[in-house]
Amino acid sequence: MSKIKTVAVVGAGTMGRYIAQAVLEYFLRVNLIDISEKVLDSACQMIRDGLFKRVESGKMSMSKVDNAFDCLGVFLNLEEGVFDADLVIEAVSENLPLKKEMFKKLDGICPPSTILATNTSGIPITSIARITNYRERVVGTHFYNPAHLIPLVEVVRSDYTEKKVVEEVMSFLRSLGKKPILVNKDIPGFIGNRLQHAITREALSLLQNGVASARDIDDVVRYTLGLRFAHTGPLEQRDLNGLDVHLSIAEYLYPTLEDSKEPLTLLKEKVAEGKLGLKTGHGIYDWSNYRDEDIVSKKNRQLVRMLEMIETLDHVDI
Ligand SMILES: NC(=O)c1ccc[n+]([C@@H]2O[C@H](COP(=O)([O-])OP(=O)(O)OC[C@H]3O[C@@H](n4cnc5c(N)ncnc54)[C@H](O)[C@@H]3O)[C@@H](O)[C@H]2O)c1
Repeated sequence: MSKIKTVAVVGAGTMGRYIAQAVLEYFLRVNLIDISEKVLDSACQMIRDGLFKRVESGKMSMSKVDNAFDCLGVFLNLEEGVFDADLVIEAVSENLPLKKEMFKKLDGICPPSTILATNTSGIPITSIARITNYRERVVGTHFYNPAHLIPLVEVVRSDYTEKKVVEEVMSFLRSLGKKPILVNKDIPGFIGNRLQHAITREALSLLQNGVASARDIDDVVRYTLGLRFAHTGPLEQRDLNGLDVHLSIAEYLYPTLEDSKEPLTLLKEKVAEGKLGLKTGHGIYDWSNYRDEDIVSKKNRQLVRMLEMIETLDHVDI
């Protein structure tokens, strides 16, 4: 059983609020902290709505929603929010100076026994831990969005993280029904974002070079690779196909793959034009006729159904 009973989540934005919900669903105390009262109000509303959605999908009984919600405390003051936490998960914006400042403060406020985790998408944990005095208790916990639904969490060990801290965090995540995996080398982007960016760089390159439409490129992933990867992953899939086949394709294909060392022109242009995707109504696609919350709810409902299906798949135990 995990010794972690109280969790402080710093930053109540997109990630922090759903990390908080994932913990609340197991009736553990969560102190949610943000500098904005407005963000905290909206996070509370979304967490409450999110807990009711878990009832709709049969993951929680109606009578337990209030019990879970009662475990939530919200704080504008960092010190008050973290002082009694066994684990602090930092989920402030992806900005290294801000994260360093936050860890300097946390290191000063929290007793050395408190584990300090960062939800950075890919900043090496060592560069954040270096600012602290008790470096051995700093670890990466990279949740995926939406954090209450996606089971996998990358646990990243810095050059300083103590083994028992890693074990404690892995055991805590398992107790929340998560599937933690250990990233042994503290490299930028860890595993998921390296894979995601490699695929997306190639997809953007195909689009920029007029090879196919955005919808068709996305459909190739949704109806071929996506289906396969959900039940094998790319490495097991290659074993099924035969490594000799993979090698002979890799020999002529690799020299032609996108290998730009900087973000592609198409991406830079979209951002410069303010076309940031769903949140601004335009990105690769035109979202102007849709409301963000409707799209996010729809995608989350689909995700719940897919996860239920994936849980029933019979994996080969190799
Ligand atoms: N959004 C994603 O899909 C995603 C996925 C995985 C990891 N991440 C990572 O999670 C972290 C948070 O990302 P996000 O998308 O939730 O960002 P966000 O901008 O939605 O939320 C960040 C929150 O931090 C708060 N904040 C800023 N400074 C603060 C301070 N000093 N004290 C307390 N709160 C403060 C902001 O008010 C804001 O509410 C980032 O490191 C990001 O890279 C994001």
